[in-house]
Amino acid sequence: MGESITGEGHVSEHDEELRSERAHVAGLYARLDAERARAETRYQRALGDTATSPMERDVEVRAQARELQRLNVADHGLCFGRLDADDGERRYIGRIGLFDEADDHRPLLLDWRAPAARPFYTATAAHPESMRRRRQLHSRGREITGFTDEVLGCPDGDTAGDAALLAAVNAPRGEGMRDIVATIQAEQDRIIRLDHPGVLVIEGGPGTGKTVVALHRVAYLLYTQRERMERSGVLVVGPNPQFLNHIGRVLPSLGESDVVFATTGDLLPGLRVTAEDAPEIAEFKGSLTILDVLRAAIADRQRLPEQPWEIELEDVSVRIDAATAEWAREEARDSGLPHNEARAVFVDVVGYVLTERATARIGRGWLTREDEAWGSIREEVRAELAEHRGLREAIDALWPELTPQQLLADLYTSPERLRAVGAEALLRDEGEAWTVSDVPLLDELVDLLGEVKTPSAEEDSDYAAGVLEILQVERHDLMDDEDHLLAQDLLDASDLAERFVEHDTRDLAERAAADRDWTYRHVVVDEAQELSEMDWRVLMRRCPSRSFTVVGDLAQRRSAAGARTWAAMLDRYVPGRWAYRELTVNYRTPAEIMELAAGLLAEFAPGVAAPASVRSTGVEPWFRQVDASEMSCAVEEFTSEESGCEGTSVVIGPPGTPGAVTPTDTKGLEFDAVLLVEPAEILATPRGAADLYVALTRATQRLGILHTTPLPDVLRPREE
Ligand SMILES: Nc1ncnc2c1ncn2[C@@H]1O[C@H](COP(=O)(O)OP(=O)(O)OP(=O)(O)O)[C@@H](O)[C@H]1O
Repeated sequence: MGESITGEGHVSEHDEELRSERAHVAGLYARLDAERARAETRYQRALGDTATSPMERDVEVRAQARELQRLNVADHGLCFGRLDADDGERRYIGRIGLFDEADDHRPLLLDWRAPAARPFYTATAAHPESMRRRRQLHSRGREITGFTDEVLGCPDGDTAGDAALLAAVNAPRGEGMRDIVATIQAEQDRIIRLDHPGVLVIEGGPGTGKTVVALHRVAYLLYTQRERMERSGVLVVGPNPQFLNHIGRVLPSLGESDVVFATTGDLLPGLRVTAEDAPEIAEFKGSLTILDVLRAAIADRQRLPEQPWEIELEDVSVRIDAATAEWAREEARDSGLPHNEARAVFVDVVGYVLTERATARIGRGWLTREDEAWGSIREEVRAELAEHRGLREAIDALWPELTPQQLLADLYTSPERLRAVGAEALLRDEGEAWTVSDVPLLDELVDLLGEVKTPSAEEDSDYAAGVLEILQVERHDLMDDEDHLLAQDLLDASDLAERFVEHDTRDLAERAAADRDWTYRHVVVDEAQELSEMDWRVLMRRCPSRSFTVVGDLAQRRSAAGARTWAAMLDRYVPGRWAYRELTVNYRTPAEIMELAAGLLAEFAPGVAAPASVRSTGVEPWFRQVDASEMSCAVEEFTSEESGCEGTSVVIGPPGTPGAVTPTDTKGLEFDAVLLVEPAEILATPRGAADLYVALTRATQRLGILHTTPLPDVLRPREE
């Protein structure tokens, strides 16, 4: 780096450069402020505009609000880099793009996502991409405090550029994850900008930046495909609310807000589910075999009467016998309609048979079908049946209207019903909470059951009309299952887009989150190794265009229903068409801690390479064995010591440890200091090795291990 001031009046080249950069960046801020003032004026004008139609006004207000939002995110760290090309051209790189309108829209600052900004992330000493220098600008607020240069184009050039990365990964953690636009690494940039419209799987060990890369990819896609993305938005699915909270600021800090964050337990609007099933139940509910159970459970509610069901009319009485119900049931099932909608067919057939029977009985001996009176008697019977309470009761018993919740609750609490569908293991007590594994089942049932339509009085009175037409005409060809999902959802997508343009003034995220039939333009799935086959079905329904960024690490899988291979989950939907990329450098955990975690990984997942840490801190993990009676004091000691340090800390322990959170609750999170309590106990739980691996890889600086029982072999400090 340059020299300091060496004498009266003599200023070093470095200081001269710094001064010039400060002046340049100050100019950019002035430009930003001017643009912001202009956007604010336009926004206010649009709000008060009475000359245009409300719709036009709404569009303009939204456009200006969006522009203001774009400009507001750049208040700090507006410009963080400079690229000098071989031909002398200088490009400044920043969080947003700024242009000089007076000079033919010459770029003053390049948005980090613009193609011309790319070499800032990818040029290397060996592959300089026609660049000769990369400069990282360091700032505090609006002030440039310094810079580091990296010389490109000569293989043993200066690699001081790493300083910015190391400063970023070493910095104490605060509230939530930060964006990394200033220090995106080349292997990450290649994934962020990957031109693959379908499913992309990003796999890497803990701390390799999978989450942060996926979020920057979303920001990139929103930038390059703004229009398409803005209409339908992006869904980000994460493992728990704490995690969603942790990552929730990254996209807004990049100016993006058309994003819905949800756990798999939130995917059905109206439900917020967090309870979990025992592993074997979760595995059963998560596998596709549960689809047969659901279909059988619905079929089981489509009954035949054990005894003929007597319907007393004014003049005669008629019966719904098993043969009639069976005919009606077959017709209804053959209609291919969802259960609740097929009920109309069932009603029509039963109504038709009863009408014919009653009319024949009334007319027996004095009327034939050819007589005119036959028709009018038939009409009277039909009208009487339409109002008949007893018939309604019979239909409700034989083909009841069902909601997903009702069907599933009735099933889970009835040993007979469960036995009938071969799912005795699912028995539970009445009133028990839904679990996260129930959500995809309930979602599936929304489609299998269809809407419950309370018939209006008018529909009700002529329910028997047109029986023959229905029997003859309404034959729905069943599409195969996947096509069925696709066609239906595409329809919803365009409907919803229309709705968005025309009336709804809620913002996109709000509308999307509240609408079960919303279809997203893109879906990010984090900790994707935990998702079951049934979870994937829900997500595929939410994104019929199959545009996914899937982030995970099979070695961290905890759920028994989760992915053993990516192909097993994805090939069904995008056979052979999903792309796979790996991240290999750990930006979170220092080498000293990672060594411990790598030992465990080698033991439980031989063949999986642990990611290499980007730095070492010289701080080894510490171990302390205490008596059970000393445990809480030792934990308190850690907590109070850490409260005096900058950054964040956490105590992780087996379920039930006072003052500690479980490894699962820390999935995807990170802390400056971690105290791990009773690792042997964690290891002994189901999928304990994966849990322990997660716990060991949460610290960015310090790890302490506190135990009363002997340490598991893999964690024993090696004898020197
Ligand atoms: N290029 C980078 N510059 C600065 N920080 C980075 C960079 N890449 C990753 N990081 C930081 O490394 C940490 C780990 O990233 P992230 O949480 O995305 O990893 P992960 O692979 O999702 O981990 P896990 O599997 O454990 O959840 C974060 O603090 C992130 O900001």
